Amino acid sequence: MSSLLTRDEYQNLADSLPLPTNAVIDGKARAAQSAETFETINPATGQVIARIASCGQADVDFAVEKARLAFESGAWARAHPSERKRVLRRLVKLMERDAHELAVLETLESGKPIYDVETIDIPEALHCLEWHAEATDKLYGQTSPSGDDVVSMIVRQPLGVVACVLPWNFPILMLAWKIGPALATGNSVVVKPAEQTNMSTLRIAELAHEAGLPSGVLQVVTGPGEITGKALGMHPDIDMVAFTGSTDVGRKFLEYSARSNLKRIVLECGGKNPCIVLDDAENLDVVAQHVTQAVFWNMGENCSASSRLIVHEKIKDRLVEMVLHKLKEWPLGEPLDPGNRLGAIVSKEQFDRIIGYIKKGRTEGARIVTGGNAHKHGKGYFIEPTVFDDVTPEMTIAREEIFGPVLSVIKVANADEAVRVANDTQYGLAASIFTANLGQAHRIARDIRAGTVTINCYGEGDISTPFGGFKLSGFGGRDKSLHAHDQYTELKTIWADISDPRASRAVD
Ligand SMILES: NC(=O)C1=CN([C@@H]2O[C@H](COP(=O)(O)OP(=O)(O)OC[C@H]3O[C@@H](n4cnc5c(N)ncnc54)[C@H](OP(=O)(O)O)[C@@H]3O)[C@@H](O)[C@H]2O)C=CC1
Ligand SMILES: CCCCCC/C=C/C(=O)O
Repeated sequence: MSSLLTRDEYQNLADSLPLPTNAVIDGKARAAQSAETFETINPATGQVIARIASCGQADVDFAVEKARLAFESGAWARAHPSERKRVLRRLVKLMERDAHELAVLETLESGKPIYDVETIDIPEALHCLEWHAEATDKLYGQTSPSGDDVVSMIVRQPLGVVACVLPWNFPILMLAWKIGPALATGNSVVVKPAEQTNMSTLRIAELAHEAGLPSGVLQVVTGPGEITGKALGMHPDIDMVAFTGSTDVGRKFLEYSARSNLKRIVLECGGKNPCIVLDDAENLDVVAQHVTQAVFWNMGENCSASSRLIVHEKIKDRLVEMVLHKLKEWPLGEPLDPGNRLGAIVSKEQFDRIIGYIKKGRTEGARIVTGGNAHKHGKGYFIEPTVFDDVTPEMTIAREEIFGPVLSVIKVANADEAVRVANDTQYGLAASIFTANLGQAHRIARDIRAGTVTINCYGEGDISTPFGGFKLSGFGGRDKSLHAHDQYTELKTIWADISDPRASRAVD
């Protein structure tokens, strides 16, 4: 991690940086063929930052054609794995070199606190790219026990052209989670960032070219989901879409696939994640720290945010008090100020959505113990961290993904009720459990229907662990770990008869 700059130094960078606004296709920055653009807005000020190329069908067709040509040339797909590793590691070095610039681009468009981008998002993204690069030349194939007269090899080959459709909440990190394994395994990739957050992705595509990635292997098409994203989903020459975003849009990609070429679809969607705290949990102060981090980090704009605190009635009031106390350590304000831990909500639309949920919580009878309002900070979109007590499992704020800084506290009488309430959701991405009884913790971990369960801590696990969800939280695969390599490759059996012709003559 590079050391942090001061607020003024970040502002100077923001004022002087060249802003990448064009799509990156075939190794070049390009305007859309239609010359159309759309606005990108700084959510901390409400001001337009720049206009970004709005790619249509013709741009997507061009990018896919170039990606296919690059794939078929073999310059990347058939390069020695150690060569792919070398280039990807060089990309990591260039991203490290330009980390402050990338952090500023990310913060300007997303409203994320620069402190988080510099200390979590970028280091995690670099580690992810490095890890997949390093894995590239260490993976072996398999043979099968098929008998003495045959040689059977089970190999993995790149799929071809992969589209990565990204969300706005962790632009750099989600890019790394997708392109790390996709490129390491030899695919050509076309990325579509979310409309709100394009610039860090565009800059990284330029750096990839500087690192020596052949033209056409990593391209970025910017534009609206219903046009650019749909064109990727429906394209007959794309082999896979890797998507992170809402379940509703995830469903659309399954439809696009069914209506086009049955391309592989991997979805990482939302969550309504439970955090269970039982009455024997040790060190409530540390638990409160985890609970606060788990829901309010990244302003709650996180698919793995623990937005439901399911807590034993005996300790509920004490724990809520402690969470309120911990919140004092989370200053909210100007995202470019590295002293702040909470920044702006990504857009006016998301701001209105969260405020709508807060209103609904009030009208359905939950009790606000802190927050509940927009936070006044210039013309930006800021919301106070909000805690609702007296939430019951059927309330809207306990059921729907809010994707904002809103915690719903639900009290329970015992562990069985906690598990019932935790599983009473259409989602199944993540869960955490706090208890001193490790046997009980493991029984609960087994019974919770979620892709990641953490015991006496909160987190998504490190890069070596898979990440993805059960139920409406995901479909078709996992991000991170070697399981991600599997989803970007096709399994092939090569089978050869090596029986000795002299032996069959002898039988004759
Ligand atoms: N699991 C997660 O990490 C995320 C979950 N969400 C959830 O989704 C809610 C809405 O957020 P939102 O930004 O609208 O997320 P979306 O699911 O709409 O967006 C995710 C990506 O899909 C693209 N997209 C949107 N519509 C289509 C379409 N019809 N065809 C193809 N691609 C499309 C988007 O492009 P474009 O930006 O141009 O619309 C974006 O790149 C959030 O409040 C949250 O609940 C959101 C983001 C991440
Ligand atoms: C440091 C790891 C952060 C992981 C965040 C995972 C979120 C994914 C998402 O919201 O899609």
